[in-house]
Amino acid sequence: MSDDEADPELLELLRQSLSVSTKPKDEISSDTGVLRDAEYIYNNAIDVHIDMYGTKAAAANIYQSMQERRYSTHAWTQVELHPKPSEGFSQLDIVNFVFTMDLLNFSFWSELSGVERYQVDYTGKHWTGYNSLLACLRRAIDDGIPITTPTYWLSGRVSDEALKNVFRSATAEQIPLIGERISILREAADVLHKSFGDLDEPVEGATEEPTAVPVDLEPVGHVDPSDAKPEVTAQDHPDTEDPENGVTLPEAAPIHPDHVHVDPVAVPSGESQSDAHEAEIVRDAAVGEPVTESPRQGEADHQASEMSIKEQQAPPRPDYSVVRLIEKADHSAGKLVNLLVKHFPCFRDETRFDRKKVRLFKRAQILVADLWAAFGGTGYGEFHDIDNVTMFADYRVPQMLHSLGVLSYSPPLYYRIQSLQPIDSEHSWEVQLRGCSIWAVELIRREILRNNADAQLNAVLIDFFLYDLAKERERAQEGLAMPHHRTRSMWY
Ligand SMILES: Nc1nc2c(c(CN[C@H]3C=C[C@H](O)[C@@H]3O)cn2[C@@H]2O[C@H](COP(=O)(O)O)[C@@H](O)[C@H]2O)c(=O)[nH]1
Repeated sequence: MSDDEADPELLELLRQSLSVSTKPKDEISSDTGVLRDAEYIYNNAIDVHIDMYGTKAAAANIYQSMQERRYSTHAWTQVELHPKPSEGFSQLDIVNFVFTMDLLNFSFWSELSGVERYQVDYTGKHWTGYNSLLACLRRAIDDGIPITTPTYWLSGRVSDEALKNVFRSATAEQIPLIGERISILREAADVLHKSFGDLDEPVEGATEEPTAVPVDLEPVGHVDPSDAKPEVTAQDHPDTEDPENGVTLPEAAPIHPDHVHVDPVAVPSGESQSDAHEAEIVRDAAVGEPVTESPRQGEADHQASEMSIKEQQAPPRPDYSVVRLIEKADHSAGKLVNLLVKHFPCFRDETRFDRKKVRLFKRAQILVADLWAAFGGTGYGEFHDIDNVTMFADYRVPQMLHSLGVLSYSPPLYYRIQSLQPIDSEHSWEVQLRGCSIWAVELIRREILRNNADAQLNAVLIDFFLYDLAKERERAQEGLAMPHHRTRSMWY
């Protein structure tokens, strides 16, 4: 939208105030406005630039690589810790898991080295980044804590200590923004309870039991599982550690002093949590990075876990509120995003740029995309307008777009990022980085479709692909050469 064009949202408000609107008052629009705002940011950005040659080259490379890998929504189920029907997760479980995960899907970066940073001990491996969140949720579910059941987070039902215990770390660093994460869970539970209850009443079609016949997870453009992105295993890279993917290394793996990542060490199965905790301290000492744990902290952890065990004793009944919310969207991705933003302040990822309100909606959009991918575009993942969802403006994909030569930065911004200095939340640089990333992925999408009219892709798949690529490169240690921008934000 150019400066001269009227904002359609303002126009509609004006129409409503003059009682000349043709829309029912409570109708939810399927237009999120994110793409329009991203174009506006791009048009007015002075510190972030989209290089046209870089965009064309990236589009060709991305499309070729996606074709070679037969990249599709199937990639979602290839992520080790994403829940799958084959593991006994019902459709309701998966819906609630995705909702919980995307409430909390923000800010996993650390100022600390790989050894010291926040890590989650689960399945005998140490997990970091986005995977650390998945590991927390899966570990809690394994322990019988209904962490993905919204009624469980209601104030008065579970203590902050018990919730903190779900996110407990294997190192001295805790998960970033733990206070915000707990507040977000509480707020979401209240909204669901008030706006989408009666919570306990089953909804037609939502199965509580594990799906007997797994939902068809084959996506648009079916992919044979054997063709899915190659899994990196310890055997593949015996000399590299991979906390991101929790690859377990042989116990005696040598530690290079320059290594910035921690070596994940296997915890034998059957070992109790406290045994494992002790083993962890011994391990940390063994690699010369002892984790100092004050007795007080240990006591608090112990009390918290006792409390969480007590609080688990009366498991909440199945909770269909998220299913109800999804059903209100009538299989429209745009409507679901707008519903999330309307009802839940924690999804209202909007800010101001050049005195104009701009919407970025990262977590609301990734929630819809995760549902689409988890259910292979069917059932709760069926959205007829999924192609209107934009890239999710986080801190990883912009990093990737820069390294591909799509985004370039003004000297002050480039210096700030390279020198690992944080950027304040809501700073114009942050908004430009996020808005231009959305617009850049849109230009890549258009370029691919211009050259390949029958290409089956959208901004979601391009985003997932770029995110996965960023992780692959990081694993290959190239990540050290391409820092991401650092803003401590609950939005992304
Ligand atoms: N744009 C975009 N951002 C994404 C994801 C995902 C994971 N999505 C899964 C679903 C399908 C894909 O195949 C992925 O497996 C996480 N993030 C964001 O990254 C950051 C964490 O990064 P790190 O610290 O390195 O783990 C944090 O802001 C987090 O919110 C994505 O897909 N797109």
